[in-house]
Amino acid sequence: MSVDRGGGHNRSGSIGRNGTHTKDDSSSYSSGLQVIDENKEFTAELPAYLTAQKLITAGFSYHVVAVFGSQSTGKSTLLNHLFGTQFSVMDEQARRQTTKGIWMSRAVEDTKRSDPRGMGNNILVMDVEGTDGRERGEDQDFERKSALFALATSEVLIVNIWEHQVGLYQGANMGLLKTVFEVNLGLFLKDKSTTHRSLLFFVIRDHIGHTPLQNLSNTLMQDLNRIWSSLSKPPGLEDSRISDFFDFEFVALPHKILQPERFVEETQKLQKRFREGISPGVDATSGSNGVSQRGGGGGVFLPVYHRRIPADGFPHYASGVWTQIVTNKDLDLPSQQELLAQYRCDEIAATCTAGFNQIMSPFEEQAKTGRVLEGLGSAMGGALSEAMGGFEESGGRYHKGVFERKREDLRENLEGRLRGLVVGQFSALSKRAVQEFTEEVTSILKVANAPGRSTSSNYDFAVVVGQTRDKAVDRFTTEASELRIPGAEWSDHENELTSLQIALDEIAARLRGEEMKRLVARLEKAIRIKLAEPVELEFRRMEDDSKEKGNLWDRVWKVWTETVGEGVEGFLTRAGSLNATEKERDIGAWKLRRKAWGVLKAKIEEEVMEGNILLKLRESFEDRFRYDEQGVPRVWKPTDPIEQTYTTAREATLKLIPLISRIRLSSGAEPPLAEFLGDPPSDFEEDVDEMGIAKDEFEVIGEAKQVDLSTRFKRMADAVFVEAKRSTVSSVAEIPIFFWGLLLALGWNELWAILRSPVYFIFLLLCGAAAYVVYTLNLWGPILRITNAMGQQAIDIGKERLRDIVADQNVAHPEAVDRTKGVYDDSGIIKLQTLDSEGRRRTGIKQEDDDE
Ligand SMILES: Nc1nc2c(ncn2[C@@H]2O[C@H](COP(=O)(O)OP(=O)(O)OP(=O)(O)O)[C@@H](O)[C@H]2O)c(=O)[nH]1
Repeated sequence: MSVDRGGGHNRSGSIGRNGTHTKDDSSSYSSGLQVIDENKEFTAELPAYLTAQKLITAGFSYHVVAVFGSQSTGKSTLLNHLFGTQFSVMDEQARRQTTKGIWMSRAVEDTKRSDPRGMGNNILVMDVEGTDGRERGEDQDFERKSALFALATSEVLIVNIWEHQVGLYQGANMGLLKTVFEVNLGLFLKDKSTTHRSLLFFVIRDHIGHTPLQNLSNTLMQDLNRIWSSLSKPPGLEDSRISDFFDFEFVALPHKILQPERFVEETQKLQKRFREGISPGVDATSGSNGVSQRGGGGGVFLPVYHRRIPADGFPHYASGVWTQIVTNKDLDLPSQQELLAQYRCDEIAATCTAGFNQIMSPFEEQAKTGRVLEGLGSAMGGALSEAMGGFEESGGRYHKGVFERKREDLRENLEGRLRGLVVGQFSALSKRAVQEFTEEVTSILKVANAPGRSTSSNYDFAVVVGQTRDKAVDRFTTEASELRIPGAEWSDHENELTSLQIALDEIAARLRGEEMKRLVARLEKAIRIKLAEPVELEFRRMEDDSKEKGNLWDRVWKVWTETVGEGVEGFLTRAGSLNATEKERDIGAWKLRRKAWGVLKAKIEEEVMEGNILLKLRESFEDRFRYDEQGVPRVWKPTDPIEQTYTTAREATLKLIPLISRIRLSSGAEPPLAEFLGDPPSDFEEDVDEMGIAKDEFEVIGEAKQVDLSTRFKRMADAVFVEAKRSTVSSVAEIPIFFWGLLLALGWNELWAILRSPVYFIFLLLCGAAAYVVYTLNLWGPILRITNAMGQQAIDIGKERLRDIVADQNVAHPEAVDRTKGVYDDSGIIKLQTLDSEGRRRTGIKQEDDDE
């Protein structure tokens, strides 16, 4: 068993020869990774291997090189020398196949060399199972497939031949190369414009030096050209030359066994060329004979050889290529690259979307509440740029067309989600702006309208609304601008801003309307309060009628118009500060005047309510009847013309009833209400008919009520008259003095008997003392009332008894008297002449008096 370069594994004991590795331990891949085993199975561990080798993130900064040649010709030995790999090398004693399938290993860093590009060891080296081995015998299937695989994935294909094989057909693998050239033509059939090339790097082993390298390379080139011309080329490529697809290089190495030092020396030179990449100034064009013009110097890997597969996509690409090859399908590399791009772009997009989700999902959850999402703008910007940036960085290395398509898909998908959030956020911001605006303006209005603040409170509604509106709009604009995504029209908030401004204006108009209504209501109340006293006063002196001041209604109208005029003036001043339109001001003023008329009507109705007006009429009557012209109360004497005074006073008072029954100025005309109110505004929101002037607008008391009022008043006046008359009668019915003399003369004996009898005298004294006590305690009133009540009770019982007796005897009362007949005289004055002579009349009059 031999170990090449002191560290290589022997064929039986090498780690990984059975294809099993620990994925995350790079040391376990010391012999590399068997990417395709002898059963043509592609490993699933390639991504793990590249990750362990820290190549997965290399992007395009890596190279792939494969070796190709007959079995046991020192391929693995060469690779190990060139790249520091530890591919297994055959035991010299056994001489049998060591490399089965295809192995891959990353070049080991050469610490002795400086590597300006930092990618000297970013080389994936593929050790391919040797061709022409006795183990596979006639079965050339695997060697064809592996050669094709190596060609499709590698930039440089090292063709390893011994010097003595040059000129041979099978020994120099010319048969296999023919197959390779053939399939290579097919690889890019679909994309003939491709500039893709490969380098066939011939390493001639055991070069003794007898035949110069130039001669050997000429021989090989002649053979290659001959093979090329004998190929059956697909349509369109009939005239193509081998140099259209391949570059060639020829290098000779000394005999490893016979000239070990020189062998090492030459391999080190070669190693340098592989490690250093391309030398400056060297272009990718090949010479006319297809041999690279780099000659023996310069780097090996030209950009044109690169398959443009990013390192992270390499495992998938290689696996896809192999699957195509194994299943004998046409291997179409461009479409393979597209497929890879699709696969990888999807994978990258999924990773980027996951990162995006991590940031945005919490916002999407919160958005369901419909509230404003704090920090949404910055989160959105960050999440989108991070996702798109990540995608562009990783996906941008893949097939351009696919990448761009996938990038648009990803952007569309992510922006679609953001769009939902942005629309929701716009709506939430707008809602909040409306709410805050309404609340703020309402609270300012509430403070301004607080009790105790006058209607001319020192605030300007228009200014308040303007400032609050600007504040709401500014906040909306600031926060909505944060949601702007460059290039996304839908994230523009202009439309939402316009809608918000319209909504705020509508709210301002509504609040102003409400404020105007409140103002009208406040002024209406103020007018009601202001009108109350003057109107009451005018009704107290309703009989006053002078030229200067006019009648009751002249004065009431004047008071009303003045008060309303002041109110309307106040309204117009306040409406100006509310920024109300002229129309709104007209409507408000008209409404205020109309409502003030209602206030006056209500006040008048209150004044003419039955009890009130009767009282006022009585007062007016009594003023005339009970007081003389100087205002001194009258004490009636029998000689006084009571009836005449009564008639005059009554008639004068009765005249007031028609006056107060209808609002009419002293001129006889109705007040100019219509002119005062003005024409109702044209498009008034309330029913103008309801608020318009009715036909009977000036009627205060209806006819039926007037009659009723007259009757009631007359009865009341009668009572006053009867009372006045009675006071005269009682003064007439005084006891004459002679009666007292007669009483003393006739009762002298009885008086003397009482004075002389101690019993009577003491009884008299007791009675006197009792009377004195009653007098001092002021108990006469209660005693008299009790006595009266008892007497009345006795009379009622007596009457009841009498009725029962009469009813029992079924006797009709023959002298039923019409209660009213004969009670009033022709002039309507109640008859009192039989008051003290005729018992029946007295009863009748008494009855009337009692009724009153
Ligand atoms: N004469 C000669 N022998 C060599 C040279 N290089 C390697 N060998 C020997 O050739 C034998 C085969 O070497 P490997 O490197 O295993 O050959 P291989 O082509 O990788 O073999 P397989 O992987 O089985 O196809 C070993 O015994 C090496 O020592 C060389 O340049 N000249």
